[in-house]
Amino acid sequence: MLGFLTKQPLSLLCSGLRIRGLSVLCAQSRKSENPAYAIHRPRAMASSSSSWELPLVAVCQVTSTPDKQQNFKMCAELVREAARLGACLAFLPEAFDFIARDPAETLRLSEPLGGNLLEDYTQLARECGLWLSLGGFHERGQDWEQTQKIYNCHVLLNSKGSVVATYRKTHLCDVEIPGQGPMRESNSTIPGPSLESPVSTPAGKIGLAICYDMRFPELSLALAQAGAEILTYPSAFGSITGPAHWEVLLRARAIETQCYVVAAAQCGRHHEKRASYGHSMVVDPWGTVVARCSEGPGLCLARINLNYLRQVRQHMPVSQHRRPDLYGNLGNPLP
Ligand SMILES: O=C(O)CNC(=O)[C@H](CS)NC(=O)CCC(=O)C(=O)O
Repeated sequence: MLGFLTKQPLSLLCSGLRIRGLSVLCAQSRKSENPAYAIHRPRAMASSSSSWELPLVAVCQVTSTPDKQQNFKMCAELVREAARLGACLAFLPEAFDFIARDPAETLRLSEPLGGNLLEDYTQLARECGLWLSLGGFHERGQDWEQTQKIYNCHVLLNSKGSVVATYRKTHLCDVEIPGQGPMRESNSTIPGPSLESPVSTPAGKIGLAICYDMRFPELSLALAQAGAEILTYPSAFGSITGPAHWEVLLRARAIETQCYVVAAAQCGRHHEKRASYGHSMVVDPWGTVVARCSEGPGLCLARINLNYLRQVRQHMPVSQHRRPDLYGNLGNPLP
């Protein structure tokens, strides 16, 4: 499962190229040091001597399977590597806990927020001293006894391991794309009741979302209007919609909100019936992809520069040019 990524030519792993000397990022395969996964590191900044002071974030890409223990092991390995490389915050994808073969197995493997899974990640955050965006775990909510259904819950932990925010996926993916196998998320999952206000972290103010949510710009506008500087879309994107829509959607959300967009993705084959597209990425507020993973497990890193974000917003103040008188206030302000 893990070997093939490092066979990619280096050029494929490079995202390179930035303007104003900010956030120059390039992948580097560490074939000899660690054959298990790929690390795409930021290259030394060309013309910004102080860029090392900017917060560094890590985006982890994994292939979850129905084996929860194995999944934790892989995620923990990447998070520890992220900490070693100096990241203050690591992002894990949707379904980092597991990807099951059918709804019955999904429900059986699910846990409450106070369960062992979160306990393990609490310990991990503490041990590594970094924040964790746990992109979406299969959560037995308070209503589990009555509903026997779960939530797709994005949890943000601080470096002490405390839960700082939770967001339950509000747009469920019930789609049938020819060639991809049907997705019927609502078979097992209840849509979340509300959006969450953006949360202050060492990297900036983060607005929480999950995967399919990225197709609804109203949500990203609401989060941006509520002060988000970084939007997160932890994902398990399909192998047909991936090549067609993934990068376009993420860059569009970044450009129209003038936010950083961080999208940790599932990749590879999870079991006989399901595979994901990979290509985790970080997009800056100008729409440039400043870090990306390839097809296989690994991580990529990016620096978040909020001065750059402010510049982009100053030069092109689109948020002040909206015409709610014509089309309503898309993305109502959050409480
Ligand atoms: O199934 C689980 O265990 C966790 N949930 C998911 O993986 C969800 C629902 S199947 N996947 C997506 O939303 C993919 C969206 C997508 O691929 C697109 O928007 O094109």
